Amino acid sequence: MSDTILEIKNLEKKFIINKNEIKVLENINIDIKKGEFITIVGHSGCGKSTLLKIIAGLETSDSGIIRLNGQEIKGPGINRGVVFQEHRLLPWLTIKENIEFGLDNLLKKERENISLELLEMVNLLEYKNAYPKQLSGGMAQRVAIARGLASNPEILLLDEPFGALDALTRIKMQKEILKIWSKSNKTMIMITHDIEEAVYLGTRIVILSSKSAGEKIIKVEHPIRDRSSYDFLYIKNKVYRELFEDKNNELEYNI
Ligand SMILES: Nc1ncnc2c1ncn2[C@@H]1O[C@H](COP(=O)(O)OP(=O)(O)OP(=O)(O)O)[C@@H](O)[C@H]1O
Repeated sequence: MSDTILEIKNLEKKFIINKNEIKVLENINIDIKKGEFITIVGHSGCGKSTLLKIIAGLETSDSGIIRLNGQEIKGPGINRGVVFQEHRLLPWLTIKENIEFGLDNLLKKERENISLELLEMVNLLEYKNAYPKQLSGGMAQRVAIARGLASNPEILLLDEPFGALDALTRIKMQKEILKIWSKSNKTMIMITHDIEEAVYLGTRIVILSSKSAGEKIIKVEHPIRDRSSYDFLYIKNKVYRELFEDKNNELEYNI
């Protein structure tokens, strides 16, 4: 389909640990459309980070293919931005310089336009000359997101970006990332261990299985931002059920 930005076809990946072969990803097939917010959940060790690394080009697959805008991904590229759980900002650079780092192919003025626009987007313009150690965890993650967007990538890949934040900051950051998503118009793929976060943010939720059963995808028909609504709890329970394979246990919605 023409609005597909990322195609993942029959992806397989195994690792050898202590001479034992571990199949981490098997039969993974996902088509992602431009502008989607995909959230990925799955049990620890099921291969979420490995999948994200393969999309980023930081890891290779054993078989299968991933195409971005029809072009096979064969390594890292500026058309994909990556944000990790730790902000990974360079401590000796200001936050503005951190965002501009890696844009040295551009003129100084162009770099500056990009960094200032992104700082405004993440609501940190007044901190442009601060150093990473002067920021809170949530602020540093907002800078990391701005840096991930600096090369104007097609897709932003986020590996559990709010995992190290306290619960209240995490809720604020979920609102922030939605604002950034709608302002930047980017396709986002985010790993999370938090099912509620996956439902709150995702336009589709990918559930990776640790039993080599490929993936399951739950579509969130309309964004649901009310965490206590019936629809929200219904989808949350659906994800729980997929994760714990408790298909015979009919859930009740006594809310
Ligand atoms: N470079 C590597 N060499 C060998 N094994 C690896 C490597 N990277 C990952 N693995 C193994 O692949 C499996 C999946 O790891 P991965 O980090 O993708 O899981 P995950 O779903 O992101 O886990 P978590 O939710 O705990 O972060 C694990 O068993 C891990 O030990």
